[in-house]
Formats: sequence, C-alpha cells, structure tokens
Amino acid sequence: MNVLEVTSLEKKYKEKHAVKGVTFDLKKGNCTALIGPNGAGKTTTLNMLAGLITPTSGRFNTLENTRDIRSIIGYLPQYPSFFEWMTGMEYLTFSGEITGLSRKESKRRSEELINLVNLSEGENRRISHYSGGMKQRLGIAQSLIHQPELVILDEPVSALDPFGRREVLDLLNDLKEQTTILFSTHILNDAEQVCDDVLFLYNGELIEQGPLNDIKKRHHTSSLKLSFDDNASRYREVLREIPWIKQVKEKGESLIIEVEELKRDRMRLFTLISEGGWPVTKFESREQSLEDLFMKVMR
Ligand SMILES: Nc1ncnc2c1ncn2[C@@H]1O[C@H](COP(=O)(O)OP(=O)(O)OP(=O)(O)O)[C@@H](O)[C@H]1O
Repeated sequence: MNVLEVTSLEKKYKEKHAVKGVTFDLKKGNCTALIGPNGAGKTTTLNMLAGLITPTSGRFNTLENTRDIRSIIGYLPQYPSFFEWMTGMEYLTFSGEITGLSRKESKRRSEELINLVNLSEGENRRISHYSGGMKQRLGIAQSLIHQPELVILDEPVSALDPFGRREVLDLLNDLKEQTTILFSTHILNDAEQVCDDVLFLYNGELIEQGPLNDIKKRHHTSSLKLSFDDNASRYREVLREIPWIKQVKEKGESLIIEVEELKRDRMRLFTLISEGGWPVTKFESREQSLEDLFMKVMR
C-alpha cells in the first residue's frame, strides 16, 4: 500500500531545471532515503511534496486522495527555525494548537513526544540553550505533533556532530515503527543505517530507486581488500595482469580488487600471496557500501 504516489514531478526556474520528471511511490511504513549530492534537487522535491512550492508540472496522489496534503504530512525543513525564547514543551504545545488540536490535547501529545524524542530532561529549558542534536529532535517531535501518515525530513542529520547524528539516527529507527518516513541526505553511511528504500537523485533526475537490498543485489560486485605497509603499487601492477581479476584500485597502501566469484577468487588470491611471500598486513572481503553503490550507479 502506498502512502504517496508521485508522478512526473518537475520544477523549472527560468532556464534551470531543478527537478526533472521524478516518479516514485512511498510504501506505508517504510523509511525512504532521498540521496543526492549538493544541488541534486532534494530540497526542491521535498518542498513540493510539503506544499511549500508549486510544481511546474506533475502530480502526487495520497492514500485517501486527501485534498490538502499538508494534513497528512509532518515536515522538518533543512534549516528549522524555532522561537528560541520558548521552552521545548511550550513550543510543541503551541505547534499542536496551530495544527488544530485543543490546548489539552496538544499538551498531552507534547508530553508523549517529549518522551519519544528523549527530551524530558530539557523540556522546561529555553530552546536557545539546546544543543544542535536537541533542536533537531525537537524539530522531529514538532513534525509528528498531529500524528501524520508521512514525515518528510530534509537533511535531518547533516549539520550534526557524530553524537547528535547518532541520537537522531536512533530516533529515526524508533520512528519507523510508527509512521512512514522520507528523509533526504548526502551522507550515505547514515542513510544505510536506517532506510529500507532509496531514491538516488542526480541533476534533478532519479537515476535509481527501490529497496536498498534489491539495488545492492542488482549492482553487486565482489571485492577483496589487501593492505600493505608500503609499496602497494608494485603489487597492483602484478594483479592487473591476472585474467580472473576484473579491476584493481589503489587506496593509500591498500588495493581494492574486484573479482568475479568471491569464494573461489579469495582462495586463488590467498595462494598467490603465500606463494609469492607478499608483505600483506590485512586481507578482507569487502561488503559493498551504499557509497560504492551510489558512485557506481552515477557513473
Ligand atoms: N529559487 C530558486 N531559483 C533558482 N534556482 C534554484 C532555486 N532553488 C533551487 N534552485 C536550483 O535548483 C537546484 C536544486 O537545488 P536544491 O536546493 O533542491 O538541491 P539539494 O539537492 O537540496 O542541494 P543541497 O544538498 O545543497 O541542499 C540547484 O541547482 C539550485 O541552485
């Protein structure tokens, strides 16, 4: 069941085509990462879905064909602004009332959310005294105040330090139980930790999309990594001459060796290393990361 179906969505600014004919579905209960480098069109896409800018063309349908999409979505912009003189609790209660909740209901929901995003300790502190991670968690709580079917988060972790990032990623993992999530990021490692589905956006176009595991299988490569104390390039030249090795890349004093069949070729490489007495300090089978995948798809 799809919470949102987006068809041929476009945004043009004079000569600039920021988003070009983007089509995708969001499955109920899934967490989808919209991934792309700076300027790919992520914010423009999310702003169109959030009703903040008008698409040049295209359409989107919601599950119940809701007339105003804003009633079913929660949205956290890339640079959220808060009334910093308010406490976290005041801000949430106020946000709830704006969405149409009664004061009592809004207070109850705010208390629930303060617990969910782990802000109990700072609920009566002014937002101006919050850390970046706390503000981002408050922003996420605010986006959930009216129990939306879909939460759209624009770069929720990109501006945070590693501690803040971890807090927010853990929170996203918890939220997956409760709602459908679409979030943008250019930090692939973060996306990999929480998302089920990915949308790869490049130059305003979707270049690959689907369940992360399916895409990984589709673009699967088997590789091995050899690390040396020094002189890796000498061994690179030897490996390049071997017919069962597809590609050898040098990364510092390590070699990334792409092979056809991991199990078989791992043994072959072991034999080569031991017979040749190569000064290898580390031998690893490599799992393809989302970053490897993104680079491959883009190429
Ligand atoms: N109001 C605007 N007028 C003209 N061009 C715009 C406007 N808004 C965005 N663009 C252009 O559209 C393209 C996509 O921008 P967008 O902000 O959506 O990218 P992004 O993927 O979110 O990038 P970032 O990760 O840097 O936030 C960029 O080239 C940008 O310069």
